[in-house]
Amino acid sequence: MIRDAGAGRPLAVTLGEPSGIGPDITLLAWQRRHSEELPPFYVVGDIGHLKARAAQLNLDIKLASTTPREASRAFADALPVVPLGLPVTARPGTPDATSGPAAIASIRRCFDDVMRGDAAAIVTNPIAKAVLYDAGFRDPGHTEYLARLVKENGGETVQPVMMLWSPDLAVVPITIHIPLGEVVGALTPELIVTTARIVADDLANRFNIARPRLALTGLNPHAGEHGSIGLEDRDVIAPAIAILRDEGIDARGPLPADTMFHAAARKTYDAALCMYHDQALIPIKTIAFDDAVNVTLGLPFVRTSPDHGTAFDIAGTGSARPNSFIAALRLAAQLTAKAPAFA
Ligand SMILES: NC(=O)C1=CN([C@@H]2O[C@H](COP(=O)(O)OP(=O)(O)OC[C@H]3O[C@@H](n4cnc5c(N)ncnc54)[C@H](O)[C@@H]3O)[C@@H](O)[C@H]2O)C=CC1
Ligand SMILES: NCC(=O)COP(=O)(O)O
Repeated sequence: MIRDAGAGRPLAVTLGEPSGIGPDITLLAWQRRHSEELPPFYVVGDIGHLKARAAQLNLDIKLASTTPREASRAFADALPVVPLGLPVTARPGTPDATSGPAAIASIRRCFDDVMRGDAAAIVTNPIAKAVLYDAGFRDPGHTEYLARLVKENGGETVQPVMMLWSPDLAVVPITIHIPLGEVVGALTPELIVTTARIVADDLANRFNIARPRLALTGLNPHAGEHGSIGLEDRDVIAPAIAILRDEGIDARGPLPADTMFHAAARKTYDAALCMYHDQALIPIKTIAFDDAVNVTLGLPFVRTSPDHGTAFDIAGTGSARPNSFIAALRLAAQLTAKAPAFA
């Protein structure tokens, strides 16, 4: 059975970096659409490039050039491809001059489709940030780029929040793609409070958790050991938690990060809010690399993504596993339909 993503609308899938594994996992997911009961989706890309990748992977897959509105109907028989209007010549593992412009244009087209109501949600394939910067991309990643597009198109100013979600663990890096040396300066009570409010709100309203339990890590070893191993835990994180608790949000911490992720500890909260990228992503990628999903909170639409990157080393070889991408499709459909994802 093919499940609907929301009011008959398909999910819009971005091309991602065309020389990465995005094309591989998109083709493989479509091939498993019936056995995995996937919602209808289309990819915005270059049909010739995708056909070449299918041939390289020995996948006997039909692709159909279509529009977002026709995509759900086409999905059962062919992978719907909405033409990007840009040629893509990048070969597996080797980005070229067509890579960045195509990856950016594909995100932009999916954004327009979801804002127009032609797509139910956006699922992004991995991009290689450095390749995009060479093509003029200005943001640290999809998370911030999509929030900027919302603002530039007349939407409310939003602070996007990155959450990596799996059935066993959800983590939020409060600072995201900044050098470690800048983390202390970037961490403020305001940033922590604003991020936690968005997480609490989206967990309640999109994930249907009545009273989300948030656990906040400390920054320093042992959460600062009462100020003897650094002051940020006491002077920045604890005051932010006090504000959240005064607002009625179930927040606790700062907790020592090294003991927050073992199996028993994970059962005591719905999301772990971490102070920097690797503090959040190392535990979830260790526990759930194959089925974790990156979901952006705080946007006026749903955006999910697999948790992994472009995996240039295996693009076009047939070893890419589509599991995290399939989980991203499923979660996008569930969140769009407001169905409980924490089943
Ligand atoms: N959402 C996004 O757009 C993301 C993009 N990236 C980008 O990806 C690029 C490469 O990053 P890396 O740190 O090398 O991480 P990576 O996730 O691309 O690869 C790490 C290792 O895991 C393997 N791997 C990744 N996904 C796999 C899959 N589906 N099946 C089987 N094996 C898989 C790779 O072959 C590699 O050995 C960077 O340019 C980074 O910016 C990284 C994370 C997320
Ligand atoms: N490490 C996560 C990552 O790079 C994803 O970033 P984004 O493109 O989802 O903002």
